Amino acid sequence: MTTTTIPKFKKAIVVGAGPVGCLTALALAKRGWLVDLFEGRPDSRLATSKVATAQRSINLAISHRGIAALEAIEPAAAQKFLQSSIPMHGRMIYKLSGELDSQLYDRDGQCINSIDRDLLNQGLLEEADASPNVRVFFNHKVVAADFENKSMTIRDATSNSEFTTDFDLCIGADGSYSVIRRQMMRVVRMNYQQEYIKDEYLELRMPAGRDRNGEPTFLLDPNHLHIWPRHSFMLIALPNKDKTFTCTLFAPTAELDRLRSADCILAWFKLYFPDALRAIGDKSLVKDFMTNPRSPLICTKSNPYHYKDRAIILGDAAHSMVPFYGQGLNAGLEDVRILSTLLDEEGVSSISDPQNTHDRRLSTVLQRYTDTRHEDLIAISDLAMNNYVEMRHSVTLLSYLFRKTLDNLLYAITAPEMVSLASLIPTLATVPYPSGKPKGWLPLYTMVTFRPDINYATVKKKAACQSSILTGLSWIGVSVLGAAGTWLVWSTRGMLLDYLHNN
Ligand SMILES: Cc1cc2nc3c(=O)[nH]c(=O)nc-3n(C[C@H](O)[C@H](O)[C@H](O)COP(=O)(O)OP(=O)(O)OC[C@H]3O[C@@H](n4cnc5c(N)ncnc54)[C@H](O)[C@@H]3O)c2cc1C
Ligand SMILES: NC(=O)C1=CN([C@@H]2O[C@H](COP(=O)(O)OP(=O)(O)OC[C@H]3O[C@@H](n4cnc5c(N)ncnc54)[C@H](OP(=O)(O)O)[C@@H]3O)[C@@H](O)[C@H]2O)C=CC1
Ligand SMILES: Nc1ccccc1C(=O)C[C@H](N)C(=O)O
Repeated sequence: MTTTTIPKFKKAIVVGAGPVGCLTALALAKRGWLVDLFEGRPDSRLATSKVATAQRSINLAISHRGIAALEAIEPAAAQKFLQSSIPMHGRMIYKLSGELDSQLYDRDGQCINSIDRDLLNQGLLEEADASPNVRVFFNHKVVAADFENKSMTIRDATSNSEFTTDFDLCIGADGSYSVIRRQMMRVVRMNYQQEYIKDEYLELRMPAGRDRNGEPTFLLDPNHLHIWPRHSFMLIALPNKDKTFTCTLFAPTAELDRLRSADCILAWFKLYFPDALRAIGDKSLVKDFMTNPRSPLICTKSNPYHYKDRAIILGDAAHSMVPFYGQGLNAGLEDVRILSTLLDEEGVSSISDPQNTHDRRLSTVLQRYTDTRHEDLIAISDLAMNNYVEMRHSVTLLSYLFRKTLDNLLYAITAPEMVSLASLIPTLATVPYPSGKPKGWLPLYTMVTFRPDINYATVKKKAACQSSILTGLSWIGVSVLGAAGTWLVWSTRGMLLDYLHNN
């Protein structure tokens, strides 16, 4: 008599149905895992739960790293999201004088894309929900995890009860205040660092205007990310598909604390953002300012990200960064792409095997992930912090514009050919870290935003080296200009003296 053994599929629990959790659930389900996805909040697709999420961080800039990750895991979804996004080709800078300055992101016209956060999250949720291997549970908050026994305690808010469930692999994608990270810290010697910056953010809605036919129209150019840099604070605006803009004010708590009354708020906006105020409207501004939440900005760093062969944190749970590079989610989605390709490289199976090779391989994958990903995540976190200074202050300086011109000139002279996202996608779907050193001169923004084949750590190192060269060249430029000026004055001094003498 022959006995057939029914294969036992491995079970993963993904905590948090944000974009990173949903993409992780999809990636594992495609590899044959049985996935339970637990989300503490209600289903955001239901009209009744809209109110809770509608006020914060309404849209996001998604760029090549995020798109490459979506393409690697769910290509159809990536295309769908891109069609629902608005391309932003550059920054539009609003000077206090009222002058506008358009600064393109890329010489080859590559752009970042403004996308509705809900649309992205719900689209990914939809895909995960449709997979026969994924079960999604809303109103289910994970409260504790026992990693030694591979079990988890969950509170079901609907029935107001708690239960315990087992897992083979736990993925914490539960955002900045991750419970899974906190639970892991009890068993892992995790180095953890958390910093609140002194600035907060507040969102304001800029309505659509009306064209001659009474149809809704954008009040600002829809294909720019708009910035009102005011040195110690700034206002930005990203376009939405309904022709409105979501404006975000980033400012130190002390500055915002002073703005208590409607008159104060209006006077402050008239002083610093008169053109934005005209577009938002006095009434709407005061209402949003007084009722929308003011939220803190947090930066967290963790190391390692995993525990043995059974737990890992991804996305904001592992690395919350300030939003100033528009890379937080891009990096989170990239985490999923890298983990998925490592699973494939090590040949991790979703079926239990008696020799336990699965556990050993999974443990290798998680260790490789921590070892290779940490330096990258620290690099982008630091770059994000620096980009705040660039956005709120440097973009208005002549020295910045001079360096930027030089940067672009060197890029044009060394002329590395544009590497398109389409050409990278097949490699990025299978290789965690495409090898090879980036050739030629590449501006920092191009590398961070448009080159997912260059890891963030390499980007940071190459940019630091290029920055020193730019500083050197700038000094040479200033010295040459100074010398030329002196020579000119010296050689024309006779004429000058005659002129002064006769007039
Ligand atoms: C103002 C602002 C602007 C930003 N703009 C950009 C941008 O332009 N581009 C970009 O790339 N990034 C941007 N980011 C960053 C981006 O929002 C985050 O990086 C991204 O949302 C992280 O996704 P996530 O899935 O890891 O976490 P989250 O989106 O936080 O999802 C975590 C989920 O886990 C759930 N959860 C939490 N705890 C539990 C629990 N115990 N049990 C069950 N469920 C739980 C939460 O309810 C939530 O749904 C911005 C951030 C801010 C604040
Ligand atoms: N890097 C940064 O500076 C910031 C990043 N973000 C990220 O943006 C994304 C979406 O933003 P949004 O939906 O507004 O996120 P929220 O901050 O509103 O909530 C995300 C999750 O964190 C929990 N949470 C929020 N504040 C705390 C706290 N003080 N202590 C414990 N748990 C808390 C929430 O729990 P509950 O549902 O019970 O309220 C929820 O589960 C998230 O990834 C967040 O991580 C958000 C703000 C700043
Ligand atoms: N999405 C954001 C949210 C908040 C602050 C900045 C962004 C950006 O995307 C900035 C853009 N990368 C820039 O450098 O101009």
